[in-house]
Amino acid sequence: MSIYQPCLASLLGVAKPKSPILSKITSRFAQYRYHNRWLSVRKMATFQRTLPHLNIGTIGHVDHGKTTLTAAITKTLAEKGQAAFMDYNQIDKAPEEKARGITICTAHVEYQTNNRHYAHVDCPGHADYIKNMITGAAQMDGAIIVVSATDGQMPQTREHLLLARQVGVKHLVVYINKIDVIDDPEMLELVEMEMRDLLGTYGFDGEMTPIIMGSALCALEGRNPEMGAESIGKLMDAIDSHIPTPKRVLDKPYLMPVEDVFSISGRGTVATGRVERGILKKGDEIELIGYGDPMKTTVTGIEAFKKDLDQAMAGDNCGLLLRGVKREQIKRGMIICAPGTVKAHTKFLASFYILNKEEGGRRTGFINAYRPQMFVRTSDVTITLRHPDGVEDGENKMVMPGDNVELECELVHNIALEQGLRFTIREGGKTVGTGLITKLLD
Ligand SMILES: Nc1nc2c(ncn2[C@@H]2O[C@H](COP(=O)(O)OP(=O)(O)OP(=O)(O)O)[C@@H](O)[C@H]2O)c(=O)[nH]1
Ligand SMILES: [Mg+2]
Repeated sequence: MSIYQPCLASLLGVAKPKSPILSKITSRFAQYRYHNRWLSVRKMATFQRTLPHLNIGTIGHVDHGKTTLTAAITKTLAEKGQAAFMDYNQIDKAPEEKARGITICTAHVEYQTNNRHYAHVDCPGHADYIKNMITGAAQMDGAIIVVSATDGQMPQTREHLLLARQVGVKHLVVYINKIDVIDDPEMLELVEMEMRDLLGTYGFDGEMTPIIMGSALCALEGRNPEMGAESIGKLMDAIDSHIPTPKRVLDKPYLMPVEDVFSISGRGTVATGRVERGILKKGDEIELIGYGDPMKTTVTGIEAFKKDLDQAMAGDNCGLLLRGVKREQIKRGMIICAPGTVKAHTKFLASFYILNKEEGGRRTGFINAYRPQMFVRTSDVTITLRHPDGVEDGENKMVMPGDNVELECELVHNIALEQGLRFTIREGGKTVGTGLITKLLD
């Protein structure tokens, strides 16, 4: 259960203000709480549809400086009035996160440049939190991969690159961090060369990808501007110019994977997520798909970027207020879509790449009928993997790290799936492999 719920309930439910003004303030505040659950209550750069919107984020190995960089970006842009400064603790150590008992969640931050408006997710680097990294990265149109100049590339640098590619991130910008503690310029050259190589290995453009060197900590602490604030300026310019605004699919029926669910007493249930495709208008009928039979309802309110909106479109991070649906009836991993456009499935064929141990994968192979967890869009479900009929001695054949293999897959719950959809399989804190659905069977 979300910890925001009691807070919102007490604000809206228990108080039930009678004065219309008080009621308006209270409901604004509730929205504020709900949208800014990771943000400070400070002046924000307001979202304007006139600027194109992009979802980006920081990825990379544990402790390489992703959160410091996120804070440094908000600080540098805040000086131009383009963000609200969020210090390190506000991003990483929010009291909500502590109270939830989850040490690290992905954090959402918002800022803008002269060219674009950005929503930024700061992904955790620790191997145990790849699960969060996956759902965070699934929302990214581009990413900043942070590499510490002191360590160079590490296992999660590789794993994050692979996963970013897998979840459809095509464009990256590299930030080589912590150059304040490096005396030897050759060391920096080496890290840069190795990163260009690695980008190529994982299907990114190793030659053209901008690589910015700097120190997020210097920027955050306002010292050594040439490696501090100026490097952030260069980074933002590189992001603006190198990561294209994706063409949003607006002409297909609406689809939004549910990421989180809140219940706002007196108003109803809100499902949040990022709109994958289409346009949804207030009052539209929608269908909830996955984890059982489909369920129909109506959208009575849409909120995005701290505003009430009349419509939500592809690329938006938004909350949908749903009529007559109880909180317990909605789950992360379900899909909200235009009625009749998407079906839930349990059986399909998929092509896999099995990660090797240098990529954070298994050291050993696995046998037929192996049961890891499947992560697709925002859902997480147990899957059984088998060699398809016709594979010689399939019952006894092992699948090894580094293999490319086609397998038949069966899920314990039905979820919304489509041919061409990519997903990840994980077990015991490790990413085992990545897959692509080639044929739906059932
Ligand atoms: N010297 C130096 N230290 C830095 C710099 N950037 C970050 N650090 C330090 O590196 C440590 C890790 O930084 P974080 O920003 O928490 O790293 P992270 O990548 O977010 O780590 P996880 O979220 O745990 O994966 C902290 O102690 C930072 O102060 C830098 O530019 N120079
Ligand atoms: Mg961090």
